[in-house]
Amino acid sequence: MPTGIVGEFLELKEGTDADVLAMQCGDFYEFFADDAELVADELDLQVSQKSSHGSSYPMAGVPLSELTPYLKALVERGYRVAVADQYETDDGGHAREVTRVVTPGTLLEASDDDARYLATVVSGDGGSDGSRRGGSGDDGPYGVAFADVTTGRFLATVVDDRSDLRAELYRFDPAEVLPGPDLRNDDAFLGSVREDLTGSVSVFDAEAFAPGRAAHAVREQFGAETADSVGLDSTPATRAAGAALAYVSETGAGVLASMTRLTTYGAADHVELDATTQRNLELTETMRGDADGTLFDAVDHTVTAAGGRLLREWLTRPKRDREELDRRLDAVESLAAAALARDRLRETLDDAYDLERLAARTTSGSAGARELSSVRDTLALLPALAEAVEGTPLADSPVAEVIRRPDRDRARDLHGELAEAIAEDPPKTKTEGGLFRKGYDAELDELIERHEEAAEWLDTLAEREKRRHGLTHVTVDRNKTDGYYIQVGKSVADEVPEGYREIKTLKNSKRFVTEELEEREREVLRLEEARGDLEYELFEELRERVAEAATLLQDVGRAFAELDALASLATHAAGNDWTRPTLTESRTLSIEAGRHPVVERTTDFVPNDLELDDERGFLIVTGPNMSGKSTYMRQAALIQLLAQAGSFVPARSAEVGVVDGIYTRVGALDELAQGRSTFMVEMQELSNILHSATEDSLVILDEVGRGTATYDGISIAWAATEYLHNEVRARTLFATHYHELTTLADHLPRVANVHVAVDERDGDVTFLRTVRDGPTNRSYGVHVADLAGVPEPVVDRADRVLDRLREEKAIEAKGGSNGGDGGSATKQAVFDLSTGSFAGGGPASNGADAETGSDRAETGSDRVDRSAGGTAAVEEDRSKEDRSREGRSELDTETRAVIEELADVDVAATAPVELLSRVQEWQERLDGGD
Ligand SMILES: Nc1ncnc2c1ncn2[C@@H]1O[C@H](COP(=O)(O)OP(=O)(O)OP(=O)(O)O)[C@@H](O)[C@H]1O
Repeated sequence: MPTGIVGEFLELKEGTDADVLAMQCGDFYEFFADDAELVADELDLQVSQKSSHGSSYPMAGVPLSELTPYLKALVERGYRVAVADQYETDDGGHAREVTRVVTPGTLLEASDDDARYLATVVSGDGGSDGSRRGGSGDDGPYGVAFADVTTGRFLATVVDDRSDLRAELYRFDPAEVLPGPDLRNDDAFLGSVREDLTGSVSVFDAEAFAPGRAAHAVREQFGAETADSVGLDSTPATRAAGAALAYVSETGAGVLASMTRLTTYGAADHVELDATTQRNLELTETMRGDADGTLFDAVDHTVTAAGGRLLREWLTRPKRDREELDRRLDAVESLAAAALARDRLRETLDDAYDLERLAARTTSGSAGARELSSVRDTLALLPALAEAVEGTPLADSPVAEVIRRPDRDRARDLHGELAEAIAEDPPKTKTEGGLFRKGYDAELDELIERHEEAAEWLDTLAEREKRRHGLTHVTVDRNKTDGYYIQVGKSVADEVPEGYREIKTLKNSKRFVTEELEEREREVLRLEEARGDLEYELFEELRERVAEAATLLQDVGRAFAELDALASLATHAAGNDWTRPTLTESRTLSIEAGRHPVVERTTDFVPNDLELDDERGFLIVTGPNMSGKSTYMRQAALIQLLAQAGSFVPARSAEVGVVDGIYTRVGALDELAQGRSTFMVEMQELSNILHSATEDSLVILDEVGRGTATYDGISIAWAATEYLHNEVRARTLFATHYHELTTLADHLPRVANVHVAVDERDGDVTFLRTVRDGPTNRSYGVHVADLAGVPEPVVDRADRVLDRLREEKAIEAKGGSNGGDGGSATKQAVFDLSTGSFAGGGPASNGADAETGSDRAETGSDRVDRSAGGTAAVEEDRSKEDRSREGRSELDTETRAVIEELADVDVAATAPVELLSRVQEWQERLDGGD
């Protein structure tokens, strides 16, 4: 083990679990050994070598004053960085100790405006048996806490199961996640964190998650009454909250004090939006991971960082509380109608600094005079905002209430105090002097006056000496080694008066001091020090007082953020012809001339109506590829979501019944990389919707079942439709290319068909983008293939195949080996629309075969030709074909048993997931009997 400074470094490093250590050595923070190489790689720092007892170690360093940007860069790259500061020991030597560990979730100096959360997660039942590991992931409950040290936001909740946990984490997108002891070895949990989030995972003392210790931490921080009054009575939420507080405290950045308020919330407060739906609807991130082209990007006109954060929160956490939503809508309506007042309000807000973040900086002690002057200038805007609203139509709107909400008397007092204290444009550092205004503190003023007098005496000394003694070439200056001195040119150095004492001879001059000069120098230094000390002391006192008002700052900051978010929504509504939705408790979503909020910005958009209610709760949306089905359905979901964020919506009019959740399943994302097949993901998402949606939910299904063989796909889509219609009764939009499904409207009372129309003339297809009642029977998939540049022979051939299929109006299974189109081995499997099941047979389908469904048992290896627009040509290989024929004449007992079970299944009454597993079981049994 090396000794000396490197030894000390390595020893300190060993005592911390941080990834990197920065150790103060005089005026530098140094990194040694592996850490030096790491920071050199990451931050482009120069590496030199440090010898220590015969060995040489890499070394890199940054000046003390420049540590912060390097720290930030390291932490934002996911490293946990320990900082060891140097202090003087009693015997005059130096020692060092780790004073803080900066981690992604506790970094105060964030470089962007986004919220930066630390998340803690615990499993509700303690989960100590380990049986859950890698399991299905539907257990629960879970306690979750989110802490943003940069703004002091602190939230805790309990979620029911894995899916809700995932949704919640996705929504907050934490920079750092601390799994409780019961989750840190849970592969499924860690896998989903890696998949969904960019933040890093840290391991923290298991003890901190223990119920007793966590509850104590919560009570210490917020007081026993607060913890009770906000309803933090659940153990998992308390455990998560307590552990978050302990972690923030242990990392030692002094930010714990900014956690002034605890917010708890329950599942009933917000619209359920699972992680998939948040992703599918591209609220804050497109499917490709961009910020451009998202809903937030489209509607964001905020002028402050805090306003942007709040608007993002509103969009990702839509509410169910109609009173709150109507309040927001009232505010947006009045702001949208009062253009002038709105502009004034926004211009005023434009000058606001980020008070929530400033509050955290004051409580952590890192705020300087600049920050306090920002607090002062921002507090001054509160009366300015009140004035901007006075006498305008906004005066009677909720906008005025938002301005009145913070304690304005206290804000005025604090502003007054800061205005009296802090210099108009104070310097950046606390040690430069000039922090305070004249008149703030008599003692300081006197010190400053005396200091300036003494300095003036020194400044004018050279002139006086020249005059008094007739000397030329005289200057007075100071430096570190000589202090103040009188410098006289060599030519006149012999003429200096008595009392000049020579201290140094230079090439062309000599330096002297006098007794008086030394006396004055001592005075100036004494005054300088006294002035610096007093300024620092006064500043700390003032900062403390501002820190005590952190809650007030957060209140004012929150009010400004809300005004900004509301004004942003109003600006967008007014500029884009959006309308106020009427929120109701009914099961209605009625939209007249609705548009897609993002697509309408770049396209000449064709508006469409939508009608969903108690009698017509399930729409099957058909139409050609590319016609606009997805856009139509997403636009419905986004209008619903915008309304429940308190926003106007892109429509001529809209009646929006409040929903408890929005669920979507749209085009499969490629998750093969995560080891799950596309179809498996599709089915998991479907399963989640069928389990979670209620009759108060909105469900959007885009082409469910297309990830598998057509027969399976239609069966699943069919069964899912029935289940959603009969059991769940959610408002549903279901786009499909399986035209067979459109007949469901004849069987199920609340199902209706709509289609996106096209105009077809002389073989040319024009997309009209208009949604009309009734089904369509064509997909124009071949036309789209043509548009996409598929070679002509393929398109022509596809057209001919399609024509033939249309003539036969059937799903056709072709014999494999002869490859012919309609050769002797061709049979047909016909989807029986009245029963929703398949019948198999030859060209002249025979009833007995239809009953047995024996063809079905063979479709495991189907290849599906999707170009045939909704019908499919299925090829099976010859050997299976033969076996099948033999099987039909002579069935073994197992096959017979399977067929009987199959015949007994009530498709309408069986959950699709169960259906799937039963089909699988039958297939296995049939395979076994082969
Ligand atoms: N109402 C509309 N007005 C103008 N353009 C529209 C409208 N609806 C959709 N579009 C445009 O049409 C294109 C295709 O839309 P969309 O993806 O919704 O079609 P689709 O029917 O779901 O296609 P597919 O079945 O192939 O998935 C999009 O680029 C979209 O911008």
